[in-house]
Order: sequence, then structure tokens, then C-alpha cells
Amino acid sequence: MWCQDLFVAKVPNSTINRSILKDILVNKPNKEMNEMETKTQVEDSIIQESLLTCIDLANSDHQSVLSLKQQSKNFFALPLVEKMKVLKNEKHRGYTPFYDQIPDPENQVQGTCNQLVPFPAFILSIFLVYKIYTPSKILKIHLYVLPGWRETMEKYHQEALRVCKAIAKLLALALDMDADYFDSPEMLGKPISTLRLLHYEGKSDPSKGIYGTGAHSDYGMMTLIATDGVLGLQICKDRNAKPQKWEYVPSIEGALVVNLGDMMQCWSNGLFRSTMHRVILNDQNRYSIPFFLEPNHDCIIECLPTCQSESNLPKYPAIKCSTYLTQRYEEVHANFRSYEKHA
Ligand SMILES: O=C(O)CCC(=O)C(=O)O
Ligand SMILES: [Fe+2]
Repeated sequence: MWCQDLFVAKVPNSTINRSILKDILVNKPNKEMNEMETKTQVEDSIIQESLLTCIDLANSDHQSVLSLKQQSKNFFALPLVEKMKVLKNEKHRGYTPFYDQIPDPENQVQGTCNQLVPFPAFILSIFLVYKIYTPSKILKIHLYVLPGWRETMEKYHQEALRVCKAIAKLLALALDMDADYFDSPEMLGKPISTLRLLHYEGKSDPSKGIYGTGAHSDYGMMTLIATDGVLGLQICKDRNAKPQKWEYVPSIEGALVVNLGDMMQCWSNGLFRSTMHRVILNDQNRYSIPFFLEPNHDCIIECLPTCQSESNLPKYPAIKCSTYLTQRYEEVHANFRSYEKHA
């Protein structure tokens, strides 16, 4: 299998604080790896396998993933009136009762218009950001209605950030930069790290433009996805192919999916491509929990010095992280006031 053969980085929690290159063994747990081998293997897996990788979390981390999934289900099982108390705000944080994201407007019907969507693509989501915004309303309400909810979210959030930082070191090495390049105070000192809980219901019909989530790549540095094992996530390794070929991402117990985002494509000048993905539903409930990692608000995203030359000039304009994110959010989110009519 692609991810097991090529890049299953084992991240045992007890060793996560030790030297990163010794602790993260790329699919060769019994072999001492030197930096060069790790670099080559990461590069190969990213370039050949369209950037989609999996990591195993060891037992106690795994427990935190299990609690996360359970608490996500608990949230969505609340009566609508409770969930509406944390309705999404203008910063896109909060509960979204209807399907408002249209990441692929050319092929996807307007999710917010109920008449055009014959009920299948129904996404409920809650966004949480602990580092940048203080979503006190969101966190407080659950102190009363969902015991342990906040602790579970915060613990997983911290672990996901730690895992992302470990992967960022490997990516930096693969790009001939210092291992700490991405995990520096200027880049990830105050990262924008967002946990998003999703609940899907219904059935997709691509011929009618109905998807769980339309085709897109994520904006940031990388995304870790924990799923409940229900198939649905698909990737397209070559977005320019005609017709595009979509493959389901297998669910591996105890593993998280890693998607590289558009910022990584910019830093690497296209050497790493961001993962094109979408979600196809098959009349089963599906829960998934992406963790999006973006760097500090004021970080400038630009081609790395090691990824450009006279014959390979930067392909993407340099842009401030916050400016880029604002642009991208506006492209894909319907006006949040449109929820009011569905409330
Ligand atoms: O539900 C999933 O597995 C993926 C969701 C996703 O791609 C996203 O929220 O950006
Ligand atoms: Fe995504």
C-alpha cells in the first residue's frame, strides 16, 4: 500500500521529545537512519505519492484520538438548540449548521441554498482556534453540556501541533533547509492552528455537483486528518489529468492522514504539490477531524532559497500569511448570514 510502504512515520509518544531524526523512523523501525536517508525517503514519498502520508500514533496518543472522535460525536448529537448557541462568527469560528463551503464552485452546487441540494451534503462543523482567537463562548458552553469536552480538544490540539512540527522538520530537511527552519519562532512561534470537527450525512452525486466536500487543496502548511474509518476522503494525484483520477484514501487504524497545503507548494516552488482532495459520501454518517496548520499571521510565504535558481525562478508571488488566508476564506465561504434563514 502506498502509505505503508512509503511513508509511515512512527511517532511513539514516549520518544517524541528526543532527537527528531532518530525518533521518527520512516517505515524502518529497526534500522538506524541517517539524515540523508530520511531526507531522500521523505522526498520520494512526497513527490511520487502526491504528498499524502500517514503517521502512526502510539498508544496514549491513540487514546487521545479516540476521545477526540467520541467527543466530536457527542457534540453533534446535542440538540440543535445547543449547537446553535455557538453559531459561527465572522471569523469563521463556531458551528455551521448548513453546508456553506464551496471549495469547488465550478463543479459543486451552491450548498447554502436548500432547494438546490436535495438534502445529501449536510455538513456540520465547529471551528476552534486556541492560539490566536479565544473562542470562550464555544469552550464555555461545553463545560456544562459536554463534560471533558474542552480538555479533550485541547490535549489533541497540542499533540497534533507537536506531530505537525515533527513532520515540518522532515520536510525542511527534504528541501535542503535546516531541520528547524519551519519550526522557528518566526514561522511557528504563534501558529494558526485550527481543529475542525466535521459530521457528514447523505449521498454524493458528482454528476449533479453534490459532494461531501468538493475538490480542493488546503491553504496552509499541512493538515492532519483523523477519521472514523468510514471511507469518503479521495485524492487526485494529478490535478491536470483529463479525466481526473480519484482514489479513496484507505483508513488505517491508529494512523492520521497528512495532506500538504498550498503554502508548502509555494515554499518549495512546486517541488511539493499540495494534495488535491474531496469527500464522497455514500449514505453513511461520517465524522472526520482535520487539524490545519498555518504559520504565524505575519509570516511571509515565499519560495525558499534552496528551491530557486536562475533557471528555476519563483513561481508563486510572496504573500503575507494573513493576507493569503483572508483571500482564500473569502473565495470559498458563503456569507455567513445566510445561515440565519436555516436556523
Ligand atoms: O472530511 C475529510 O476527510 C476532509 C475534509 C477536508 O478536506 C477539509 O475540511 O478541508
Ligand atoms: Fe481539505
